Amino acid sequence: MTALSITGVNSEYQGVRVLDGLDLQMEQGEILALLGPSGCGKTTLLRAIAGLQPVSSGCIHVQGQCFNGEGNFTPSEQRGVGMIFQDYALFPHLTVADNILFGVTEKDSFRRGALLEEMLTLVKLEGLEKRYPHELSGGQQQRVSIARALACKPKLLLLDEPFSNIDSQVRGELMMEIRAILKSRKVSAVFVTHSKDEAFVFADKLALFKEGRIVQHGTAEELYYSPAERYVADFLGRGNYVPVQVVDGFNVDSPLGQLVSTSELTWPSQYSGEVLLRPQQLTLEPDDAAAGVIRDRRFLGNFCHYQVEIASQLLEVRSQLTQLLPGQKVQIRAEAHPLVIF
Ligand SMILES: Nc1ncnc2c1ncn2[C@@H]1O[C@H](COP(=O)(O)OP(=O)(O)OP(=O)(O)O)[C@@H](O)[C@H]1O
Repeated sequence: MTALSITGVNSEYQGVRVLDGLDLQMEQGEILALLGPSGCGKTTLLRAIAGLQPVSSGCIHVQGQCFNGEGNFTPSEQRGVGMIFQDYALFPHLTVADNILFGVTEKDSFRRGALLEEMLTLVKLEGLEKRYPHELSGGQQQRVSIARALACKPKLLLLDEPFSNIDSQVRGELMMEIRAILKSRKVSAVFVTHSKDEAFVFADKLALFKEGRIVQHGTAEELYYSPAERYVADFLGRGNYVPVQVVDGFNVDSPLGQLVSTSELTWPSQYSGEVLLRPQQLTLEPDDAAAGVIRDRRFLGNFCHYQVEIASQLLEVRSQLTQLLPGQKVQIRAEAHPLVIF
């Protein structure tokens, strides 16, 4: 089932368009990251899905129900959508138990108690139900807000930078844990972040934004290895751009020698462009007769990050050969893979 469908959504602030013709589909149980730099419209889309931001045209459907568009507008409180914010937004004067049960409509006290127990166990806060928010760590407060949202059995969970106030030491672990909770309950979630590392860890799919538009939508691997444009390639990680000329459907000439693509190139023969080579897609081999020279070396545990000069260009290379030293000559090779050429 489609959990969320967005078609042709536009939105403006004081006449300035901040969401520009967005199209996006998300399957039930999926976790989708809205990723992009500050000010590109991620939070505005999240707010539009929640019914907190007007949409000037286009449609938003959640589980097949039209919330916005086609003459419909469902008020925020009737959407059955849960929201989690970076500042947790807990009620300071309510205990953990009262915060968790805040939006629960069930009146039967036995069932309310059972639900509270279930939620406390789920987010590992057993025994803390009588505490107030100020008596909890940031991570514990975020667990309460997750429990509060899930207690209402939302059709869709919206999370706005939920981990940005969490200590970096526990952030990774909390992300994995909350992801496991959402997966175990098959909760569909849309998650806003400007961090590709958070998107990689937490989400199944990524929608990368640029100035109010979605530039590419897909799995982390798709965006990382088959970026639609340089903006996507650069946002998702470090890369080298090496000049190439296309020889035929699978081969290009470059300063590193001939490179082989394992998928057919879309560019015609003689096309001159630049191939994207991630630091870990390059390998080094010591060779006194080679044209590459190590210029810098950073030891990072079980691998080294080198800067290697070749044909007046500095390339970043991540290698498990950790004993190479600045000044040493090396062969640089790229294994055959689906080449990305811009
Ligand atoms: N209340 C507002 N009034 C006017 N313009 C606004 C308002 N809120 C946001 N904007 C503008 O809309 C654009 C999109 O903002 P939005 O908050 O959606 O971006 P974002 O990608 O979530 O950024 P961040 O990661 O910094 O939160 C920005 O140019 C922003 O300045």
